[in-house]
Amino acid sequence: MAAKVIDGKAFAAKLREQVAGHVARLKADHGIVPGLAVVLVGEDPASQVYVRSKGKQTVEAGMASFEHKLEDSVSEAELLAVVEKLNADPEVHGILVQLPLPGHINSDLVINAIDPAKDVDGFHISNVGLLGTGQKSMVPCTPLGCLMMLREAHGSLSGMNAVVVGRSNIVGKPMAQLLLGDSCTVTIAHSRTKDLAEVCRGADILVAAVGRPQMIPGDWVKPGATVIDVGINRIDAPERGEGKTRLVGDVDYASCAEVAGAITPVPGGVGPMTIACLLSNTLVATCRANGIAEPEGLTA
Ligand SMILES: NC(=O)C1=CN([C@@H]2O[C@H](COP(=O)(O)OP(=O)(O)OC[C@H]3O[C@@H](n4cnc5c(N)ncnc54)[C@H](OP(=O)(O)O)[C@@H]3O)[C@@H](O)[C@H]2O)C=CC1
Ligand SMILES: Nc1nc(=O)c2c([nH]1)NC[C@@H]1CN(c3ccc(C(=O)N[C@@H](CCC(=O)O)C(=O)O)cc3)C=[N+]21
Repeated sequence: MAAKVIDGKAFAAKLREQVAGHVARLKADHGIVPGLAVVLVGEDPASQVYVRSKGKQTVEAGMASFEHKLEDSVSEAELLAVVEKLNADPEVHGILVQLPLPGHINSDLVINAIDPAKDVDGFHISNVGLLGTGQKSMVPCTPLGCLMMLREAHGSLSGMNAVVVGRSNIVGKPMAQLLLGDSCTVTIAHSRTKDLAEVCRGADILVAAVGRPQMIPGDWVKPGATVIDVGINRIDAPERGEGKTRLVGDVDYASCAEVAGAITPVPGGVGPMTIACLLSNTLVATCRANGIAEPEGLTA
């Protein structure tokens, strides 16, 4: 049986449209324009692509987009000064510092310098703590996008066995928190997990956030399970011509799609939802900063 393909691109377009509607109302009723600032350090071409498409979609949603490109050699103090300036800027409601940062910069220090109310990535320790204790917080965009797709596919997730492969602070851990919040029985697997194949086979919901191209084969997937592929890996694609590349996820799509009940593709799955959730978080941050009731259904 072939899996149902979860269309993240279409879901994200719907979510962005919803956000744009709320943004228009904020402008009309309160004269407020949500603003998102993105800080990019260095010249990594893949990162520049994300920053560009984020900027474009921000403007399309009716928000203000601010971009700060800094040299690879920027000092930690200079970067912290940029963050401080954005914290104090009333036109900026959301701040995203693109990760990873160059090795000479302490990422934790920079992330924790962001005003938690403007931390639309949800990476600040106080947002992490709020999420972990089930309190209102800013929720990391990638896991939030995954949760939205899972809820759409299943309605209630209560009692399902969820396996998250990967334990990073930006994807794996917050994903596990959100699934636990929806009453899944959650297992977090990582590079030291024993018999990963068998652990994965127990999953009704399998989330792959590993960073290894096509690592998870179809015979690790329980028949009928829902597979969420967070991985974004660029691999050589000589079949498309010399020097060509293509994007693949952390699961082997062809074999997993034969066994799974539903699966997200790469591209067109989790990635577009991440950006849509970033816009949604910026809207939510703007509402909270101005004491305006936030729209329902946009947070976890
Ligand atoms: N779609 C989107 O919007 C986004 C996509 N991504 C993509 O998601 C993927 C994961 O990103 P991120 O969480 O930042 O990555 P990290 O490199 O920070 O974390 C990877 C995790 O995978 C685990 N891992 C590595 N190798 C294995 C293995 N052989 N078996 C089991 N576990 C393993 C690591 O374990 P250990 O801790 O033991 O080292 C680690 O916990 C990447 O492909 C990234 O590009 C990331 C962010 C957003
Ligand atoms: N502070 C911070 N927050 C992040 O959320 C963050 C980050 N740093 N660093 C990098 C990762 C990666 N990430 C992606 C977002 C969207 C797509 C996306 O939209 N991908 C498209 C394809 C894009 C293409 O074709 O290149 C898709 O999957 O369909 C991918 C990757 C956010 N990240």
